[in-house]
This record gives sequence, structure tokens and C-alpha cells, in this order.
Amino acid sequence: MCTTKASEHLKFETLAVTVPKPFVFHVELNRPDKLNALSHLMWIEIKKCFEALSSEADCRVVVVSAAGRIFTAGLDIKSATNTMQSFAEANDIARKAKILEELIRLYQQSMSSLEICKKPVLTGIHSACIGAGVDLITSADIRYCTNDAWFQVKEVDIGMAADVGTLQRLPRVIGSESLARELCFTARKFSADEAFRCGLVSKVFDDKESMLTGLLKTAEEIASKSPVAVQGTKSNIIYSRDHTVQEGLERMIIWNQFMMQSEDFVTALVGQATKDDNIMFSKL
Ligand SMILES: CC/C=C\C=C\CC(=O)SCCNC(=O)CCNC(=O)[C@H](O)C(C)(C)COP(=O)(O)OP(=O)(O)OC[C@H]1O[C@@H](n2cnc3c(N)ncnc32)[C@H](O)[C@@H]1OP(=O)(O)O
Repeated sequence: MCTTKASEHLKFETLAVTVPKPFVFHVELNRPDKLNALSHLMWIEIKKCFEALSSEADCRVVVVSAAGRIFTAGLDIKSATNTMQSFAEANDIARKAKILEELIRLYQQSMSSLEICKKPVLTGIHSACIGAGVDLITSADIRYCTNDAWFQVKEVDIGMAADVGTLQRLPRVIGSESLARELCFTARKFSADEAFRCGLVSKVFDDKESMLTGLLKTAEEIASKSPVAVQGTKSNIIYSRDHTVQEGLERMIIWNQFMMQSEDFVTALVGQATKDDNIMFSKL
């Protein structure tokens, strides 16, 4: 694979960003010695990374995977203890609450940055995906995993209600309130097979290598399409999830009043009519 390094503004301590294919960016969770547990810096860097990729014209699709033996062990418990130092030092409930409010908001923004990113985000999960890992992947557009993957909405086991996305997104992603609530109340581990059957992941691979190949194949296919069409599709799928059918339809009219005037519409239409597989689209 001919991978190139991403530019300077996409250099991070906890993430490795590369460009394995034209218009395809690969973000790797990169704290393998800490089992990719999310430290305070990692929460911040995830937000910065996806905000940057959202407006990066050379990026049309993002693939997320993880280095090392597991996808992620969730919240870095040691780092969280240090981050909570100022909380421990505040001696008033209002001051303590303000510290927690700002922290939770920042961590929510970090997880939501995958969903807010204009480009489709594809995730590949191998081995364990625990706690905050489920928040992260449910904010993505497409999820694949290896057959040794397992998942756990672990938060109740550490005495808290999940607060950065899982409770809001998991029921919608799997389409079963009953199963989502069971997984969230019990914190039981569930397998790749169950994740596939309930729709949390859409493909299961024998190993990490074949999963990455599969992710890149899908990413390349998406990257070959009109970025106007793909980004418009992502924006409107998410809008429609959170609104009535009629509100979604009304937004589509406004959206396509403008976007069907784009050069991409004519280029794609002519490409389809002439069976030309090599049509190119300008950067967006
Ligand atoms: C505002 C709040 C926002 C978000 C909140 C999110 C909540 C969560 O994410 S809840 C989930 C928290 N995570 C966990 O409870 C996982 C704990 N870890 C494990 O269960 C296991 O380590 C394992 C991931 C299943 C892997 O097991 P194993 O292969 O046996 O390795 P270990 O020997 O247990 O661990 C190796 C090494 O990693 C350290 N480590 C593991 N998990 C974490 C973690 N979450 N945070 C920090 N460090 C972690 C572990 O301590 C070991 O370190 P050594 O220095 O080698 O001892």
C-alpha cells in the first residue's frame, strides 16, 4: 500500500494520520502500550483531528482503526484521575459542577466530531471496544469488525451513566431499544457475531489485515463519487434521523435547489449516461 504522511497540522501525539489512497485519510488510535485508552489529550486530539478533516479538501473519506492488540480500553482511568485533580481541590458544589460540566461537554464534542465531520467516517474494530470506544464508533457512519472483536457498554460498572453519546446513538444504530437498554444496564460483553446480527457492525472479517483492506476498498469507492453528493447524503441522513420525515423532505428541497446546480451533478449524470467509470470531481 502506498501510504503518505498527512501534513503538519494533522500531527498528533495520540493519533497517527496517514493518506493510504487518494482522498482517503486513515486515523489510527495510537496509544498501543496503554491499550488505546482515551487520555485527556486523546479526547482533545480526536476533536481537533476530525474538525480539521471536515474542512480538508483533499479528504473525502476517513478510516479509523487502532494500533496494538485491542481497539480501545475506553476512558483512561489513570489520566481521568489526574484530570479530576482540580475537581478534588474545589470545595463548593457549584464550582465542582462547573468543572464537570466543562469536562463532559469537551468529551461529548470529541465523540460527536466524527458525526459532525462532513466526510463519511468508517471504523474498523478489532479485539476489545470498551466504554468510550462504543461512544466513538456509534458516532461514525460505517462500522466493520474482526471476528475476535467484542464490545462492552461498561459505564455502569464504573458507577456512571454513559454521558458522551452511547445512550443517544446506540438505540438508533441497532434499532432495538430493548437490546440497547439490556446492554447499557448490564454492561455485558457482546461478540462480533451479536454485533453483526443487531446491526452495530455491517461486515465481519477474519483478521485485522483483511478488515483494513475491506475498509479501504469501501473508502476508495466512496472517494470516487462526487463529494457534493456524498457530503450532502451524510448531512441529510443525520438531519433526517433527528427530524420528522416531512422536515427531512423540506430540507432536501432546499439542499438540492442549490446542489443540483453544482458541476458535479452534470458530470456524474453524463458519466452514468455514457458508462464512463473514470469521471473525476473537483476538490470540495
Ligand atoms: C466524562 C467521562 C467520559 C467518558 C467515560 C467513559 C467511560 C468508560 O470508558 S468505562 C470503561 C473504562 N475502561 C475499563 O474499565 C477497562 C479496564 N481494562 C480492562 O478491562 C482490561 O485491561 C482489558 C482492556 C480487558 C485488557 O485486559 P488485559 O489484556 O488482561 O490487559 P491488562 O493487564 O488488564 O491491562 C494492560 C495495561 O493497560 C492498563 N489499562 C487497561 N485498561 C485501562 C484503562 N481503561 N485506563 C488506563 N489503563 C488501562 C492496565 O492498567 C495495564 O497497565 P500496566 O501498567 O501494564 O499494569
